[in-house]
Amino acid sequence: MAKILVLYYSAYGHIETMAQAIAEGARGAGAQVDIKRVPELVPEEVARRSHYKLDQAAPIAKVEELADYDAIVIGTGTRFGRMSSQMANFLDQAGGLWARGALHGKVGSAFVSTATQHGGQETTLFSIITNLLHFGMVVVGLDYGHAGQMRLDEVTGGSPYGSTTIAGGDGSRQPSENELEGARYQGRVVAETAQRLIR
Ligand SMILES: Cc1cc2nc3c(=O)[nH]c(=O)nc-3n(C[C@H](O)[C@H](O)[C@H](O)COP(=O)(O)O)c2cc1C
Repeated sequence: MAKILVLYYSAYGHIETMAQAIAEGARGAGAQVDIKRVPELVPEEVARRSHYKLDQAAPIAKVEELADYDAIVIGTGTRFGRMSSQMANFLDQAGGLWARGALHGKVGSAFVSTATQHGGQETTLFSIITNLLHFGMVVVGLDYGHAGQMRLDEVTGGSPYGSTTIAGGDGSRQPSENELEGARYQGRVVAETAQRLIR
């Protein structure tokens, strides 16, 4: 059974919801899944003032744990078109794992959220995917088996590079059913791919 980590950073809860959908899809394919988040770096006072969602159930991940998984799916809200500093800070501590090749051949995958439709979904996905490739991971995107990414009848996230959601300028939009379906699909494909690659 493939062991999968869904690792995320979410200030306002959109990526937290997407992480749960990724996990649901992976579990449906028979994988054992942990959902964990990276530490917050913003001072608590600032986070409170900025209305961050502070009641997130997922435990905080430790960098060394990354080596324990067959697949790691990484999600974050965008910051100026690239991954959040919280996620980058966590990954920057994985130099030891990188040096040992501890993540070589494992499956890596990415999902993101932006405020606006064209606010950097693909560039943010690629900022994560770049990192995954440096770790020597095999990248799984969101193939067109999730046909919902081609919909034009409604505003929707989703791209071949990974599942996405659009939070809206004020954060009031929540992940749509189509976006959650994409996340579940991605979780399933990650699990199936990891299962095939287990050595
Ligand atoms: C410092 C900062 C920079 C941001 N930059 C962008 C951006 O470049 N494009 C965009 O669409 N949204 C941007 N956002 C909005 C966030 O991406 C949005 O709040 C996030 O995707 C919501 O996901 P979450 O609820 O999981 O935190 C930015 C937010 C902050 C705080």
